[in-house]
Order: sequence, then C-alpha cells, then structure tokens
Amino acid sequence: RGKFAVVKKYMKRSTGKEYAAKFMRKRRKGQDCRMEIIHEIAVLELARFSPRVIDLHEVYETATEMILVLEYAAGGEIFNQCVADRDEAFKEEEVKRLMRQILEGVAFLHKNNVVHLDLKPQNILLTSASPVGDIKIVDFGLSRIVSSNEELREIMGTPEYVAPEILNYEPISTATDMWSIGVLAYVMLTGTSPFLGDDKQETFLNISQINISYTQEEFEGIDKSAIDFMKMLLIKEPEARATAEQCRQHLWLQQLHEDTAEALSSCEGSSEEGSPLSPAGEAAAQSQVAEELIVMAAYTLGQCRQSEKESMTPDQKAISKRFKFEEPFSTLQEIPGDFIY
Ligand SMILES: Nc1ncnc2c1ncn2[C@@H]1O[C@H](COP(=O)(O)OP(=O)(O)OP(=O)(O)O)[C@@H](O)[C@H]1O
Repeated sequence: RGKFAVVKKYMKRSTGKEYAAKFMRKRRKGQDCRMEIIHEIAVLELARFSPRVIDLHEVYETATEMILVLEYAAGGEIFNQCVADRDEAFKEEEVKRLMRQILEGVAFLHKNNVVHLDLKPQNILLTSASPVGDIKIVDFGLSRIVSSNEELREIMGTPEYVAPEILNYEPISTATDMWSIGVLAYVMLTGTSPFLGDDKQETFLNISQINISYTQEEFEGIDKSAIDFMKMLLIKEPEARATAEQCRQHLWLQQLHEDTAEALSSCEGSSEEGSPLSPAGEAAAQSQVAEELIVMAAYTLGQCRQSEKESMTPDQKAISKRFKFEEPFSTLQEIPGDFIY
C-alpha cells in the first residue's frame, strides 16, 4: 500500500502468470490527478526497453480508479534486506551487483531525460528474495522530464533521500537522482540512514550541512572505494556530482571479489556442458558461501542464471529496528513540471 495506491497480486487465469495490479485513485485531496497517472504510464512506456524498470502490461480505468497491471516482482522491496539484522542483510558484493543494476536503469532514464525523484529502498524491488534476484525500479509518480532549456523547481520527495537543491528550491536535474543513489548506497551497505534526524527539521539540517559520518564504526570490513563512491555523490553542488555513467565506471563497482573471480573462472570452464549449475552448481549445494558465489557468477556470465520465484508473505514486510522511514512529504509548492502524455 502506497500513499494513494493499493497494489495487489493477481494471476491471469489463462496463463497462470502473476502480476501486480496497482489501483490508483484518480481524485486525491479533492483534486483530479488523472493526468498525473497518465504521466506515470507514459514514463513506464518510455522505459519499456530497460530491463531494470518494471514492465507495464495493461491499464484499466474505472470511474474512480486507474489500474496499472505490472510485472510482478516477487522478491519485494530491497528495504527489507536493508533493515534486516546483519547476517540477513546484503553483503558488500551483493550491494555492488544490485547497485550496478540500479545505475543501469537510472542511466537509461537519464539518457531519456527522465528524473525519478523518489529513489529509495521502497521503490527498488527484487525479482526474487532468495537467492537475491535482479532489481526493478518502480513508482514513477514523482518523476519528471528535464530539458536543458527549461528550469524545473519543486519541493518533493522523501525527507531522508532529498537532495540539498530540493530543500533550497533550486533547479532539479538528473544530479538530483544521483544524490539519492549516494544515500541508497549508504543505506544498503550499513543499514542506517545517513541523514536521518529525530524529526524532519533535523533531517533537513543534516542534509543541507552534509552532516554525514563515514567512520570505521559504520563501514567495518567494507572496501574504502565504496566510501569514495558515496563521496562523489553526496556533494552539495549538483554539477559536481558523478553521473550515472561515471558511477558505473567507478573502481568500487569494477572490482571483483577474489572468490567471485575464482567462481567465475570455474563456471566459465563448465559453460560448454550447457548445464546451468554444473559443476559449480554441485559445489553450491555443499555450502552457503559457495551458493552465494554461484549466484554472483551466474549474474556476470549471464548463462547459468538460477531463478527461484518466492512469494512474499504479508508479515515478511520488515519493520525497521534500526531506523524509521518517513512518508513522502507532500508537494508544498509546485511549478508545473514537464509531463509526458
Ligand atoms: N510490480 C510490483 N511487484 C510487487 N510489488 C509491488 C509492485 N509494484 C509495487 N509493489 C509494492 O507496492 C508498494 C507501493 O507501490 P508504489 O510505490 O508504486 O505505490 P505508491 O502509492 O506510488 O507509493 P508511495 O506512496 O511510496 O509513493 C511498493 O513499494 C511495493 O512494495
């Protein structure tokens, strides 16, 4: 359940295939929001060629609602793993793989002049939870089209993830999403929200003063290049931030863990046999550690992918013990942005 939408799992009787149907109210706070929903649909259509953005299959309209029939992401929000206890939380290698995919999706959007403006762990879904599948970016309700000859200024987003320019009512650009990517990387690696204060005001103050800690306490055992990656995004001046394409080239995301490289070479050796998990698959059955490596190797090679659909039970939705996430704050003041229809 989002703020103005309810998402339900559906199955198409003729094929048995599962979908997520997003029911969106057309009237919100007494205002007709049909065109905003059509904008969201248009962005999803535009992004249909990116495997990192959720697929839109069908749209229905009733007198009161629009219903978006989306590809079902069975693994749920990455938020759940972000707030899980350390042993269940993402390992650094996993974060790197997922971050590469997130950046691939964001780079696609930015190339098409779309800014998402609400990138956070609740809007990054997984195709499966265990083994950790691939990411799908959802919720384009706040997204906007940016153009070089028009300025866009708005106050929107989710407090912990908004960039300083949003707070200062300064122009929004693709760099605004890049700030959120920096926050996302921090949350995925540490399980803590870097700017979260006791209340909204304190959070905003932390953001505008870039009050962030990269100490050993938070980043024990994590590669130094990961900190370098975040530092090139969590910068006040949007122009100084790295782009999605630059991030994809960053050393942190290029490096392969030694064990992963080993697993990769053994998997490469078996590729001629045409068996997806053999002989590396046999090794995976022997230990938990090996299993993780195979999944990573499978991703990189693209030929021994193991897909395991796991449905999410309602009580799987983790309640954060370590930090709380606030609801998106509503638009305080809005200059009509560029919508696409
Ligand atoms: N395709 C999908 N597959 C599985 N779950 C989904 C899918 N789309 C949405 N969900 C679930 O429903 C939640 C709400 O969806 P979404 O974020 O699109 O709605 P929203 O009302 O725009 O949310 P918000 O109020 O956070 O802006 C998601 O965070 C996710 O948990």
